[in-house]
Amino acid sequence: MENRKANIIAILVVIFLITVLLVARFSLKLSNHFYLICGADIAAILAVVTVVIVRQRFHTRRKLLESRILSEGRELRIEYSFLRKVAGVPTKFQFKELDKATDGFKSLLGKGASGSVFKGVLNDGTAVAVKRIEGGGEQGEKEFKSEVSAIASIQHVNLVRLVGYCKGPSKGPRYLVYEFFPKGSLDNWIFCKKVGSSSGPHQPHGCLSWNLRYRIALDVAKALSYLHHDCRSCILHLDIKPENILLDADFRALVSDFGLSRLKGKEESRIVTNIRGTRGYLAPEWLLENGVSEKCDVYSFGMVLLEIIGGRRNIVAIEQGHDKKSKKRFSYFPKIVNEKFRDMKLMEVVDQRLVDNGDIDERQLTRMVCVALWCIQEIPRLRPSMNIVVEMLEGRVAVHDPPDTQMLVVDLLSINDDESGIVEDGTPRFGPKAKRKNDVEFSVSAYSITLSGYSGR
Ligand SMILES: Nc1ncnc2c1ncn2[C@@H]1O[C@H](COP(=O)(O)OP(=O)(O)OP(=O)(O)O)[C@@H](O)[C@H]1O
Repeated sequence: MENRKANIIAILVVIFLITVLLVARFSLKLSNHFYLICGADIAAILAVVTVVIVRQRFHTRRKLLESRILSEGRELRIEYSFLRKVAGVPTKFQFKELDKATDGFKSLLGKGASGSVFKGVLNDGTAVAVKRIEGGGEQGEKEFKSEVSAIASIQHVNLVRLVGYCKGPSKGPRYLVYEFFPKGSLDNWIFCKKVGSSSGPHQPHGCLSWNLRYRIALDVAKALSYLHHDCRSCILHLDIKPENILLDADFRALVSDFGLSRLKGKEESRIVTNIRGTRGYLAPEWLLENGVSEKCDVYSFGMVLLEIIGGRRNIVAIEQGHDKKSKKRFSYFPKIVNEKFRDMKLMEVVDQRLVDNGDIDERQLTRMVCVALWCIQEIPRLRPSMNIVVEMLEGRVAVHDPPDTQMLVVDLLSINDDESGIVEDGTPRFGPKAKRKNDVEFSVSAYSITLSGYSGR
């Protein structure tokens, strides 16, 4: 545009100079004055033409250079985004991209303490799960940063990959984009689905076979072993529970949700943290605020193993009829399993649905129970490390009988009254003779922890 304007001015100047020349020719005839004006005029015309030609050439070269830089930039951008993909680096999304992918956040997959998860499809057809972290405050920001920094740079077949993230407007919700897993989370496949649970309306569910349960346990153990032992720093997940174990189309397990994760230097024995994981899976030393270490993940893993075996939550309230005044009773599954293990009646703690199908490998069952009881030892140093747990589950090392733990520290606050262990027909969901004989009774006023005799080391 600017160039065109300059050309028009140059043409007007040349026309003006030619007009001056003609006027001089007629008014001054062929006098000396005319030749003087003629010389100056022709020189001016030549100067204008030269300037125009030089400008034109300069302009053409600049355009050429610009287009070359532009195409090189585009190539670089393509190469950069390819490298990001290859390296598994998460993409930064615009809010409008996620809004479009989730069709305005319509299809709810599930809800957690920190936000909701929605199903979506990206422009390139990739199915994703978009987690909207509601808390715009410090906690939300912390969770967002933990998650992005913990899993952005690590890759393992049993860890969920973070596809991308979006910060949205300041103080508003933040978004994390994961691969979508069609089978949802493990809780839907081991516990009977409750009406009004936090799972989304379209969550698939069912009852997993023994073989799949065992393989899932091993997958999770491998993921934790990788986090604890094979990364540059030890990564503590700190929120291992069935809701954070996702299942792919072939029922391979992937550990997700790194919102509470922390890094621990290899030389540190434990770290102090003010965050809290999910009740029911917290190691005693964490409940007693003695700091956290990888042994907290080992404990939570042990609790999950027991839930996988029993197909029930570890702590459930037992229905007491209609008498509101009567003392509440609770069934503490780890204690039941411990007793049944000593009495060699392990089949009685297995999910009744599996017993009915009769597809349980009893050697695997004994091994899994032993591993679980080792993992939930109250003294952290007695718990095995996750790489040993993998070897135990794979049957590569012998599993000795676990010590008889007293289970002094019990987090009764984890009980959700809606989740009684009793299903529609009134029978508990675990083995036939377990029933109430083994239920542990706690006074609710002393609700949470029996401390005497626990040193926490
Ligand atoms: N990538 C995914 N693919 C399929 N379903 C998912 C995916 N991520 C989460 N979900 C579903 O959404 C539910 C809620 O996930 P979220 O991580 O928010 O919950 P949570 O782990 O129960 O809560 P919290 O954040 O309190 O630990 C999960 O239990 C799971 O059923």
